[in-house]
Amino acid sequence: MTQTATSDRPPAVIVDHVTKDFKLYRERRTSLKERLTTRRPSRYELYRALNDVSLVVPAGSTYGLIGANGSGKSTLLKLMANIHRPTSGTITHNGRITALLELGAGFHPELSGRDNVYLNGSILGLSRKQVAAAMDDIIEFSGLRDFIDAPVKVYSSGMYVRLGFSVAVNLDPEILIIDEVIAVGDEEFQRRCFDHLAKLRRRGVTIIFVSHSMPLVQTLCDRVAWIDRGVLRAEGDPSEVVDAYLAVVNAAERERLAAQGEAAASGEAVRRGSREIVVSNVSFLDGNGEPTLAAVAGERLVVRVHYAAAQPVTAPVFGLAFHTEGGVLVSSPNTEYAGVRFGTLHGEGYVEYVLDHLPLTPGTYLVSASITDTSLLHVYDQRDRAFTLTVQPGHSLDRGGVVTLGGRWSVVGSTVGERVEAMS
Ligand SMILES: Nc1ncnc2c1ncn2[C@@H]1O[C@H](COP(=O)(O)OP(=O)(O)OP(=O)(O)O)[C@@H](O)[C@H]1O
Repeated sequence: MTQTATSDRPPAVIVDHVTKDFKLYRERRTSLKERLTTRRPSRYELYRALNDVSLVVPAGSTYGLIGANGSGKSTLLKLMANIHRPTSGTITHNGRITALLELGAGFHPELSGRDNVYLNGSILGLSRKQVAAAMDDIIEFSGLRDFIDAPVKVYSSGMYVRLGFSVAVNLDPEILIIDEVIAVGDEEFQRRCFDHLAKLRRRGVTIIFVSHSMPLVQTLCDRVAWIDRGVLRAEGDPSEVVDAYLAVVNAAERERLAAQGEAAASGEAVRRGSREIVVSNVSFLDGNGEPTLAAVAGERLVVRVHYAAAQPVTAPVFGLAFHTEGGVLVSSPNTEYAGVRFGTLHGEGYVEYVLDHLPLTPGTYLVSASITDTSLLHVYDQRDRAFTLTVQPGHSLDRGGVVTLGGRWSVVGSTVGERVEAMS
C-alpha cells in the first residue's frame, strides 16, 4: 500500500503518560523442588524504566530515540510494539506495527528460514498468499538464497538480522520499529538497509528507531526524542535535541576528565568513538593554500581533516558539520553522501573538503569532524564542535542570515510611463 506522507493522517503512535515498572527479583529460586515447595513469594523491588513519558510520532515521519545505555529506549520501543504493557498510561497506534527488536526474536529455531518467513507473516496478520507473493523479494534482499531452507538455528547473528530485516521491510510495513539490530549486519547489508529505509520513508511509512550514532540520527530523522534515565528530556527538531543531549554528555565527560586530572580546559572534551582511526586535527587553508584561521566569505576555503589510523581501516567515512555559535546546524557534508570512497587507510594523512566560493556569511562557526563506517552507525572518532572557523566579510553582498545563496535578481515590469528590464 502506498501511503501519503502528510500531516493530514492521524499520528502513527501516541504515547500518553506512560510509566513502566519492572520487577527486579532479589533472590533466585532455581531448583524445581525449591520452586514447588516454597510458598513464600519471591521478594522483588520495582524498577522504574520509564517515568511518565508522553510523545507523538507523526505519521510518515522518521523518528529517532536517543539516550545513554540503560535509559529506557528499548523499553519504549517494546511498549510501542505491544511486546510490553505500560504499568500506567496508554499507547495508541494508527497503522500496523512491524518490529525488529531483538536478534532472532520472532523466529522459531527448528523451522527453516522460509517457514519462519511464513510464520512472521501470519503474526503480522498477512495471508499465506500475500507472504508467498513477497517471498522472492525477501530472499533476494536477505542474500540467503542458499540457506533459506536450512533451520534458522544454524544461522549466524548476521544472518538472523538479514532475514529479520528483509521480512520486516518487505511485508508492507506501516509503522516500522527498529532497535539498533541493523548494526550487526555487514557493511554492504547495512547500506542496503538504509537505502531501503529511504524508499519506505518516501512511501510514507513511519519509521521509529533507536541509535547511538548522532550523525545518523541527524541525517535520517524528522524528529528525535531523548530519553534520560526513564524520563523524556527533550523532543522535537533533531539538531536541537541532539545538541541538548551532546551538551549534557559533554559536560559529564569534561567532569570525568577533570576528575581524572586531565586537561579539559580546551573546551573540547567531547570525543567519542572506538578510535581505530582518529581525527588528529582540522586545519583551514586559504586560496593560496596557506593555513588560516580566518576565511573570507565568497573565497576559496579548504578544510583539511588530518587523520591517524593505528590499524588499517577500510572505507572510513569522513564527515564535517558547521554550526553557528547559536547552535544552528548550517551543513553536515560527508564523503559517503558525496559518493567518495577511500579504500583502506593506515597511518597518517589528511582528507580535504574544498569550497571554491565559501557560502557562509561573516561570523564565527564551530566545526565538528567525524570518521564513521559507511553506515554511519559505527563511530571511529567524533570531535564535536572542537574547531573554530572565523569568516571575514569578502565580496559577498549578502547581509544577515548564515549562507549566501548566490542567486541573481531580475525584474521585468513597468514603472510609471516606462518599461524596465534589469538583471543583477
Ligand atoms: N525485562 C526487564 N526486567 C527488568 N529490568 C529491565 C527489563 N528490561 C529492561 N530493564 C531495565 O530497564 C532499564 C532500561 O533498559 P532499556 O533496555 O530500555 O535501555 P536502553 O536505553 O535501550 O539501553 P541501551 O542503549 O543499552 O540498549 C535498564 O536498567 C534495564 O536493566
